[in-house]
This record gives sequence, C-alpha cells and structure tokens, in this order.
Amino acid sequence: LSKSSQIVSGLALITFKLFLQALEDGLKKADADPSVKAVMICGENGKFSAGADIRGFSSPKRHGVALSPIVSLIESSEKPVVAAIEGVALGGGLEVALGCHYRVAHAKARMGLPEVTIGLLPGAEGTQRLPRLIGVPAALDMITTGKHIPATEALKLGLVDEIVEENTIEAAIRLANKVIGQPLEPRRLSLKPVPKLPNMEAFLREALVKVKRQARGCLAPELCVQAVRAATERPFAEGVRRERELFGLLLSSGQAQALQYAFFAERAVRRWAAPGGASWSSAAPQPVRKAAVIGLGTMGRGIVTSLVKANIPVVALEQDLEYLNKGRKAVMLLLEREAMKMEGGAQTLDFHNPARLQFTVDFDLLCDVDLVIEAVFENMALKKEIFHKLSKICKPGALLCTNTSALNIDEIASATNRPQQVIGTHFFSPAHVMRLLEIIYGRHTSPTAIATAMQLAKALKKVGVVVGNCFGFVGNRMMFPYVQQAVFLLEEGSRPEAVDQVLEDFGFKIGPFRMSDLAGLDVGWRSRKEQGLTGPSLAAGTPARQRHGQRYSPLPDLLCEQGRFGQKTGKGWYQYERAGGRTATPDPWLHDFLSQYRDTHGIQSRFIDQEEILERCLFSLINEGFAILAEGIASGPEHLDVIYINGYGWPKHRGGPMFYASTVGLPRVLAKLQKYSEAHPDVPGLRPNAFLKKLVAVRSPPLKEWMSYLSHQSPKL
Ligand SMILES: CC(C)(COP(=O)(O)OP(=O)(O)OC[C@H]1O[C@@H](n2cnc3c(N)ncnc32)[C@H](O)[C@@H]1OP(=O)(O)O)[C@@H](O)C(=O)NCCC(=O)NCCSC(=O)CC(=O)CCCCCCCCCCCCC(=O)O
Ligand SMILES: NC(=O)C1=CN([C@@H]2O[C@H](COP(=O)(O)OP(=O)(O)OC[C@H]3O[C@@H](n4cnc5c(N)ncnc54)[C@H](O)[C@@H]3O)[C@@H](O)[C@H]2O)C=CC1
Repeated sequence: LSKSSQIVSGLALITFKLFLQALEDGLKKADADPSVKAVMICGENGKFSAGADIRGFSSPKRHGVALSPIVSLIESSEKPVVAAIEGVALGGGLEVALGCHYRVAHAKARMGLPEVTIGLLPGAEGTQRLPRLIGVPAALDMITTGKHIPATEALKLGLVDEIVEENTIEAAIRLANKVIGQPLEPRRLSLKPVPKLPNMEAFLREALVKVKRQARGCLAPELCVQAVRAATERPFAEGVRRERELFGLLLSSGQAQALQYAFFAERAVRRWAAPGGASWSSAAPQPVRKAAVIGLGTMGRGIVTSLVKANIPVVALEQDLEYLNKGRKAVMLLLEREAMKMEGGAQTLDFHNPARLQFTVDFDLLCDVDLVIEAVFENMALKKEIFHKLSKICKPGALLCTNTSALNIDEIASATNRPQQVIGTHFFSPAHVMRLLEIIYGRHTSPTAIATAMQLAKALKKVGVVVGNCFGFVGNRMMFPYVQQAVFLLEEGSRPEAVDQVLEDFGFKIGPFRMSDLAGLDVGWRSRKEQGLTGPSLAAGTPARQRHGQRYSPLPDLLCEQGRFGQKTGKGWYQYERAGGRTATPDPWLHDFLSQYRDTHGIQSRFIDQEEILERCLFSLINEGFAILAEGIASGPEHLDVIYINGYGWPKHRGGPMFYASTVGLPRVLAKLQKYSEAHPDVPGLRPNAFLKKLVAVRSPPLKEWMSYLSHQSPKL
C-alpha cells in the first residue's frame, strides 16, 4: 500500500456534501492510480462514523450527494477495499463498511443500523446488503431494533472479518496486503444471494406481527421488515428501489421528525439551568462512592437494584426486621434476574458481597455514605422526621435525596441543617427499568447538588431532567388533569376500557385506568385524604362532586372504600384473575356501579366519541404543560417531552406532548380547550392557559422559539 492509497474519511459524522465528495474523489483517484493496489477506509480520532448528520434529514436542502452511489462505487472497485472500524460504525457509516470488501474492527467498536430509532430505515442499501452478509434473522433484528452490537458479536455474526485489540488501521492494512490479487466477486455483497431459510415466509410474517405489536403505531419498524422482505424476494437492484420507496415514505411521515426531535431533546436536557444562573456548564458534581436507600418498598427495591447495577456500593435500610427481610428478598430476586441478563452474571454484579450491598435497620450505618435516597411512605411528617435524623447522622457533604412523587422539597429540606444539599430524585416505577429521573431543586438546593444528581442519572444510565419545585413537579402535575378528565368521562357515560383503548391506540403503552390499577388506587387515595379532599377530615356538608367550588369526582375514592385498589387486590377499574393478577378484564360490576352512580347524581349518560376522549385527556395535560413553562418550573418544552417519553409511556414517534401540540397546531388546541371549557366551566384544567393563548396570538411560532415569548422570567427562576 502506498501512502496515497489510504483514504481517510476524516469525520466521525458524515456531513454529506464534504465527506461523500471527498470519498468519491479519493476512490476514483485510487482506482485510476496503478501504483495503488488496495484501499483502506478509516475514521478520524478513533471513530469510524456515527452516520449521517440527523439534522440534515429535516433540512429543506437534504443531502446534496447521495450515499448509495458511493457505497456502490466502493463495492465495484477493482482493488480490495478494507474498512478499519474503530469507535462506532452506525447508520450510513456501517453502510459504507458494508460496501467494503473486508471489515476489520477494534474489539471495543460498536456497530448498528439505528435509523429505525429516528423514524427511518437504512436507506443506503443497508437493508439489502446486511441480510446477504449475516442472514435474515440477525439482519432483521439489527435493522428493526437499531441496537448497537459489540465487535465480538459482529464477529460471531460474520459482520466483520477480524477483530483486533491493538491498532485497527495497521491490522486493516495488513489484511489489505494479504488479499491483493484475490478475486473480489465473492466479497461483493450485492452479488450474493440472501441465505435461504426453510420457512422464510412464515418467519417474515411472524416478524411483522411482532414488530407491529411492539411498535404501537410507529411506522419505521414495520417498513424495515418490508424492506428486508424485498431483499428476500427481489434481485438486488429491485430491492434497492423498494428500499428507496419505503425510505421516502418514512421521511415524509411526520414520525421521523418527531423521533429526531426526541433524539436531540434528550441531549438538550443535559444542559440544565436553574435559578441564579447555575447551570451544567459551571457546576461540578461531587463523587458518589457509596449510597444509601431508605425504604425497600416498590420504589426502594428498584432504586437499590439500579445503584448496584451501576457498581455503586449501597446500604439498604428499613424500619424493622420484618420489612427488612421482605425488602432484602425482593431486592435479591431483582438482582438475580438482572444478573441473568448480563454477561458474567452474579459475579459481575457482586451483590452477595456485603461491601457492595448491606441491609440494615441501623441509621448509624449511614454515617459515611455520599448520598442517601429516601423512599418511605408518601407522608410529609414521616419524611421530615427522617431528613432531620439524616442531617444529624450523615457526614457534612452527603447529599440527601427524596423520591417523593409530589411533596414540597423545601418543606422536607426545612427539617435539615443543610437545605442546600436536599434535592428531589424522582424515580419511576419500576425504578430499575424506567429511564426517567426527574431531578427537583428546591429554593436552597446548590448547583453542586443538581450536578451530582445529574451525574448519578448518567451513572444509572437514566435520563435526568432538572425541574423546579411545585406540587407533582412536572410529570405528575401534568398527569393530574389527564387522569381527572379520564374519570370525568366515566361519570358522563364512558367506560374504563373505552378510554384506555383510545389512549392505547394513540400509542400510550397503557391507558390511564390500566395504569391506575397497576400503580394502586390506594396511593392517590392516601394523598387525597392527606389533602383533605376525602376521608374523615372532609368538612361535613361538602357536596359529593365538588371541592373548593370546582368539579370533583369521588369515583376513585368510592372504589377504594370498596377495597378495590387495582391489581394488588384483584379488582380496581377492571377485574383480574386473582389478587396480584396482571390480566385486566372489563368488569360488569363496575359498569353497574357506574350506572347507579350516574342515577344517584342525576347524570344523563351520553355516548362519548373517540375524538372527545383523546382531546379532553391530552389537551388538558398539554394545557398544564403550558402553565408549567409559564411558571418557569421547566426551562423548555423539550424537558416536558423527555419526561413524558421516558417516564409516562408517551409514544416517542409522536415526539412528546408539547411537540404533539405543535404538530396538531396551537390554534386547534386552544379552540378545543375553549369549547370543552365552555361545556365544563367548573373544570380549571380545561381553561386555556394564558401562555398558550399568547403563543396563538403571536401566530404560533415554532416550538424552539416558545420560551422567548415569556416576557418576564417567572419568580421561580
Ligand atoms: C454516536 C453516539 C453513539 C455517541 O454517543 P455519546 O458519546 O453518548 O454522545 P452523544 O451525546 O449522544 O452525542 C454527542 C453529540 O453528537 C450529536 N450527534 C450524535 N450523532 C449524531 C448524528 N448522527 N447526527 C447529528 N448529531 C449527532 C449529539 O446530538 C450530541 O450533540 P448535542 O445534541 O449538541 O449534545 C450517539 O450520539 C448516537 O447513537 N448517535 C446517533 C447515531 C445514528 O442514529 N446514526 C444514524 C444516522 S442516519 C444515517 O446514518 C442514515 C444514512 O446515512 C443513510 C442515508 C441514506 C440516504 C439515502 C436517501 C435515499 C432516499 C431516497 C428517497 C428520498 C425521498 C425524498 O427525498 O423525499
Ligand atoms: N409507587 C410508585 O409508583 C412511586 C412512588 N414514589 C414515591 O416513592 C416513595 C415510596 O413509595 P413506594 O415505594 O411506592 O412505597 P411503599 O409503601 O411500597 O414502600 C415504602 C417503604 O418505606 C418503608 N418505611 C416506612 N417508614 C420507614 C422508616 N421510618 N424507616 C425506613 N423505612 C421506612 C416501609 O416499610 C416500606 O417498605 C413515596 O414517596 C412515593 O410517593 C415515586 C414514584 C413512583
């Protein structure tokens, strides 16, 4: 290989015009130069390529030079072309490597076709070449999930020819030298047949059913299957034409924009900002070498599991030995399951080692931890008592976190001698699975505390979103009007299964009533009793369906009074096969109960169509989102969207509630809220928020400009 024979791509991201042109020029030059015997393509700075610049897909001037012809050019080269893959080879980057005749990867490299995750499919012939190289099942798995696979797996699949621990470029050059003169025909993937399966048709049919079920309305996985099917049924060139057609469909579907927005939103929320100018760029986190979790109930056990998985030693504390033993058993079970999913199993997690995980009822053992996460019952007095104790026992620098789902962080902090180190870390259930960590700063929370909580989120492989302190914070505060509307719809004539169906068809993983049964109706009941909305503290003579002059539905309270707490008791909004059962079946008892309830309260039952169900639930949630933005509880709509996608099962291909509002059109959202508010004047959640009205008045600017229309910063910021 002469020096001039090496073509170095020079960019980790393919910026189409510059990189592709350079690649094409270089390839042509190498082909024309008789002194060049082989070509090696590598990346710069230890990265092969992360694929196309995603921002380019939504730009009106999309890729001036197309990738496919270049991949074909590489493949048709008369001189062997070897890809030297370091770092990542993703999307268009991997498609370039598939055009090469040989692929050498560093052992730490990762490869994938993640286009499906941004609403697309591999559009540079990847859906046609990959099945030819690694077979349909493995290719379909990579293309429909978008997962990144490690080099070791790529070698097993035959995606790469060799993996090396040392210098990949030298290894690729060595391989290139070795293969000079060997026939290239068998290395050109476009000329290879797709390996046959005895049951190809049935396999593809089942694959389609599976991705449709999982995709919940997201188009890309289904179209990926169709593109791979084309590879199995058509000659290469026709398969490519089909791939291009399907790519075009996805590009104009709207879902691709939503998913690409979500990709950047998730990264944007890392750049947090809080009152007084504190931000990600200036605040430094403190190390968390050891942590504690208080309370090993539903949430605590998942939080412990998360910490252990992140290799952070944990002290797990309960109120007494009985609860401790129950909690220990549950944690061990979760960890065993997690270990089974990991290479190296229990040894990797090392959770039987007391230096890594210790169970106790003794608060004194918390004296040397760097961070405590409290996850006891949702009760202010109890939380204050615990935080008071912690501030006496924990070392001065320790961060004190609460997993409260709604309570006031400042009030909890007031029980300590270090309010600057008190912060909300709101995990979502199940805590070792859900990606969201809502991080709530109080009036006195220090920038270091926020930075440390964000760093913790990263260590736990979660998405941290920093928000301000208010009842329910962002996620639950937006959820209240949504669930409230769902219950009002039952009062007016609908049924739980009808409401759930509409929202599940929209793409939610689970509708509001299934969700409520899963979480337990008693959780909200306890909170409403604490707020004096129901139970013994409710003033005598309070109208059944009114609180503080506003509409209130006692339906959830009435179910709880009947012992219907949801899945845990085998009955809630649905009936289940047994207490703890998971299969929800519509319950005739509940239907009769709803009829009687309507009769008792003189409510005329009416048919409620899908549009009304969807709009009242979603628009009231979005309306609350505008209130949150206007109050400065979150720094931008992206925060709300990331929270909803990662914590509440909002369908990612719809981009989050605020993005969805922007696609529906703010004037339409406003008009519908006005209409429903006129019909239900006693429901504040339907009254259009002033910020929404203002945005409509200034002709609905694009979402990224919304915050600039808040004329004054709210007192919270
Ligand atoms: C690469 C990563 C694994 C790195 O992760 P990490 O280290 O954790 O860093 P991050 O914080 O994630 O990223 C850092 C920084 O980089 C930004 N970024 C990362 N990747 C991209 C990207 N691909 N584009 C743009 N920006 C990117 C990221 O946003 C961060 O910046 P910040 O936002 O400012 O903080 C990880 O980042 C990752 O996984 N990235 C995504 C990789 C990916 O999805 N790649 C695939 C891209 S799509 C692609 O490659 C497809 C193609 O190339 C095929 C093109 C085919 C075109 C053919 C067209 C033919 C069509 C014919 C029909 C047309 C019809 C018609 O025109 O209508
Ligand atoms: N369950 C859920 O889906 C979510 C709950 N949360 C919040 O997380 C917190 C915990 O909720 P869950 O885990 O659901 O409650 P839970 O009732 O399942 O568990 C609470 C645990 O705290 C323990 N505990 C009580 N007093 C204690 C004390 N003095 N010392 C040590 N341990 C004590 C109890 O023994 C019990 O095991 C609450 O603040 C809740 O609002 C937040 C997100 C979701």
